[in-house]
Amino acid sequence: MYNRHPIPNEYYPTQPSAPTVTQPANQFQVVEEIGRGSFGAVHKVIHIPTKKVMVRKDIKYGHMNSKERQQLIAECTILSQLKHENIVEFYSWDFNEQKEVLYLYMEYCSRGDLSQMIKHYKQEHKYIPEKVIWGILAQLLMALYKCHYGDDLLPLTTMYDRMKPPVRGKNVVIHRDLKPGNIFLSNEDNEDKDNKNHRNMDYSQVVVKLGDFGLAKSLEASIQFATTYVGTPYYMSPEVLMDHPYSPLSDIWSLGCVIFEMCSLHPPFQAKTYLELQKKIKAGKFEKIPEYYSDGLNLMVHSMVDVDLETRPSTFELLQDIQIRTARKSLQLERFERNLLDYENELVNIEKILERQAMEYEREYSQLKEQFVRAVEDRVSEVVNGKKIGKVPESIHGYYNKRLPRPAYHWQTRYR
Ligand SMILES: Nc1ncnc2c1ncn2[C@@H]1O[C@H](COP(=O)(O)OP(=O)(O)OP(=O)(O)O)[C@@H](O)[C@H]1O
Repeated sequence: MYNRHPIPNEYYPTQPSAPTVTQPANQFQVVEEIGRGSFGAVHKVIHIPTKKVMVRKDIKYGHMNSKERQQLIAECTILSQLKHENIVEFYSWDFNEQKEVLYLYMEYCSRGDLSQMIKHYKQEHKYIPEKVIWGILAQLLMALYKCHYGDDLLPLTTMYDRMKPPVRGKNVVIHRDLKPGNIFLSNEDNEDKDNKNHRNMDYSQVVVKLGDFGLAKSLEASIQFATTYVGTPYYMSPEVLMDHPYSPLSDIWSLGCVIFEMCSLHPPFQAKTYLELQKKIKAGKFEKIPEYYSDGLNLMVHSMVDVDLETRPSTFELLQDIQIRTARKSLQLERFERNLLDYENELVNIEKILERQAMEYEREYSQLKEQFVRAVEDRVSEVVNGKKIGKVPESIHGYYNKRLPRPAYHWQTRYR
């Protein structure tokens, strides 16, 4: 058993400084509105100088007091420093003072979010393959490791690597609003291929990105809890429901609920009224995941959705699990295989270029040879016909002197 690390009460910097990265809004071109959240619209935009597709979240700050605004800036600062491949990247920010809107520019995730994926499987009456679920869980744990300990995990050499217990992080970030709608999906290259209407339904190699960090909290105070959770707080831990402070373990509870929902295609706790739901969450009793899945996955979910904070595992403890290690190793190998394939494609391309170069070389060589033969024949006939022998024609000199561009590779072996 690993030691649990004390949870800092506060993760906000005492002296919030403004994020260093700002981009004027006129550098972005709006492509379309892709949705609306509780804090404002979300647009797909293009950053004109780099042509990079991004997302712009508009947050109206007119109703906030100065403390809340400061907190929002502090959170932008945290987000801009949270760089991890499984966390939606925060690029920059800007605001329109006249309209009192803050614009947050973030990584665009071309495959939608986990709630859309779950909906798709529900409509198809199919279960999400277990391997996909382990892969998504492993990626989310890696993202949470970065948040909860402020560190990146080293890649696994073998599945049995000893992992050094993390030191107590200085910048502990607690997500506090982990739910399928805040878990975004993209492809390895994050290209927006045929995905406008989520037609690409192959989720086997999806890259998971945790998004919507902390914004809920800073805005919570101003627009009230009830507005933040317009829906139902299906994923909220019992301690948070009882007004105890959030801790990294609250994220683990929510993550367990999300994984349960991926397996069962509905959240673990459901009720007709808020009070009934609260009661169910506090009791912490919920069904097993469908028989389709392994006991290992069921145990994992039940260990995370545990009312007792003493026995609920931390991110680090979960990452020790052999199935999570297997999933991580498998993700690493898949990436390695993809890199090898890219490399192979590159070699095929180089070969094609070389072949084209060699053909050009051969064509030019035979043209010169033809010119030379013709020139020699002309000269012989001049001599035979007793004509006055003039200067050696240029083409003959050319044949000897001309330096042909030689293909960079192979030419010596092929055209010697
Ligand atoms: N980085 C992103 N890449 C692609 N789509 C995104 C991104 N962020 C948000 N979206 C999409 O924009 C829409 C609104 O998202 P947003 O997170 O603001 O609100 P929400 O999750 O629907 O509600 P809430 O504000 O309560 O979390 C959703 O359809 C979401 O999938």
